[in-house]
Amino acid sequence: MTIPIAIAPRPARPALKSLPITYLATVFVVLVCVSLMSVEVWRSWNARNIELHETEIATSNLARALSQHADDTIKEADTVLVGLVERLEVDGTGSASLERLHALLIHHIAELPQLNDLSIYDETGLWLANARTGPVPLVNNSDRQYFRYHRSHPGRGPYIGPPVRSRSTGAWIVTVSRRYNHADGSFAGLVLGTINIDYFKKYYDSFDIGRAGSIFLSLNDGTMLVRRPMMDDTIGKNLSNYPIYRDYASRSAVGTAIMKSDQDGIERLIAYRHLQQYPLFVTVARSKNEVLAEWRADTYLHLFGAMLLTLALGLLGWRLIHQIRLRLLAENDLLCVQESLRMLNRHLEQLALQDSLTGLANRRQFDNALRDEFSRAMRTENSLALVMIDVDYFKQYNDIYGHLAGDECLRQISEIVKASKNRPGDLAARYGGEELVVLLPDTNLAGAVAVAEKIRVAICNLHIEHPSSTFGLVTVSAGVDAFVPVRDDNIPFELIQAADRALYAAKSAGRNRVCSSADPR
Ligand SMILES: Nc1nc2c(ncn2[C@@H]2O[C@H](COP(=O)(O)OP(=O)(O)OP(=O)(O)O)[C@@H](O)[C@H]2O)c(=O)[nH]1
Repeated sequence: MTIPIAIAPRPARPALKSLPITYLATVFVVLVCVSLMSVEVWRSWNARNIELHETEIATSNLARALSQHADDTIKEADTVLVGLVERLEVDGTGSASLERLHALLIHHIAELPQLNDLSIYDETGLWLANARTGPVPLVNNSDRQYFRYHRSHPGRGPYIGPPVRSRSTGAWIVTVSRRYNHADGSFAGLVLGTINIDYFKKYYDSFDIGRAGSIFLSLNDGTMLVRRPMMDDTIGKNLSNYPIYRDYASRSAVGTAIMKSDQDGIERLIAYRHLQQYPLFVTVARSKNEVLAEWRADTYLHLFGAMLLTLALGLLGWRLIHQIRLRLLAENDLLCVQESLRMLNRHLEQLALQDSLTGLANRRQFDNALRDEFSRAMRTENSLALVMIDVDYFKQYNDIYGHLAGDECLRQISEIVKASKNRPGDLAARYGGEELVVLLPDTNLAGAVAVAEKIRVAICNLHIEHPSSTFGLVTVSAGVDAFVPVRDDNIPFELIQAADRALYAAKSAGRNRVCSSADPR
């Protein structure tokens, strides 16, 4: 008969709830990627600030150089005017004096390239002498602002007027003028030097300030004199409402600002500086966009590189984590297989020691247990008991009901025998065929007889019909023996033999009873 082996179901793979190593690895990779990008962003932002700061310094320096240039340019013209005033006040405006002065005017014009013209006017605004022309045209300039200024202001200092178009050349000019007096201090006229705006323009054009950059030279009241890029309609325009004038240049001598133009919407870095000697100021503006163009290109390149690196790191990290995860899953699978094998082994072990029909211990397990308990009883000098049970008239039962019914009957009897075990050390086993045994450690003969009797009665109470039995029911006979084994005198087989003899006695005495080795024969 083949014994079916039930293989224990493979335990479900434990869910990988927390895998700290993959979690840590993921956090690490994310941290590395975020750090890399953060460092790159920080570096770029820092480079941008440095670029802006350096441009601010360069723009300030340029404003300083241009204000110095304007100062020097006007100073040279003004120095000529101071000399002329002195000559006019000493020599007067007679024809001989004017003739000499005319020659001097021509000389100065030749010397100073910024000068467009030099002129002398009398107290009515009439042109007395002029460096450009020979005979003086009968032109009256009393309508010019510089004339009205000097006539009404007794001050001897220079006056720089708003830009005007030259009546002699038609070019845009800036006027520098000084008044000269009669001996009594009354207004005698003025000397006028005109400076070509084009002179400044050419100078300003020599600087690289980008396409959207600009340079202004303005009077302190906000009137624009020179502008780069040059736009005719802006010359003479009043800037007093422009934020750079209103909020900055009108309030401090020097400074910088970043602001967006209302005109073209371009954001600019602006540096301004007032001239030291004359009431003018210079403004230099650089487009922030142009200033940062190189930085931007560099930043895009770096960010692109950093992103590629981050992507590569991320992919590598992901692959690594994937590998770790696979390895952990494999380890986990291995553990599951190990556990399955362990369970299977335990099951096989159980099968090897268990009787498949009755579920009781099999003969092999009984032999092992008898050997062990026998030794223990010998050591501890305790009594070891054995109950041997045999079903009465079982052959007839099989003959009547068939072998399968016989099996079922044996199973029911086995359940009763199994239930008779009171202590953990007790062992119920199928000895062979329809013979069952109960091994009872630490039990004397009386105790074992009681156990056997209990089994017998319980089996009677099953009321399994057996027409061929003299009792009409399935019954059992039991033989019991118990003794304290003594070394060298006893062997386990003696216990079996004695119990078997008692069983034989029970059978002989009519069956359905318990006999012990102590019973008289
Ligand atoms: N159904 C079934 N029958 C078994 C099994 N093992 C043994 N037997 C039968 O049990 C019967 C034992 O018969 P016998 O040894 O003559 O004993 P008996 O008929 O019980 O008679 P007594 O023991 O003298 O009362 C035999 O017919 C065996 O075939 C089993 O596992 N299943």
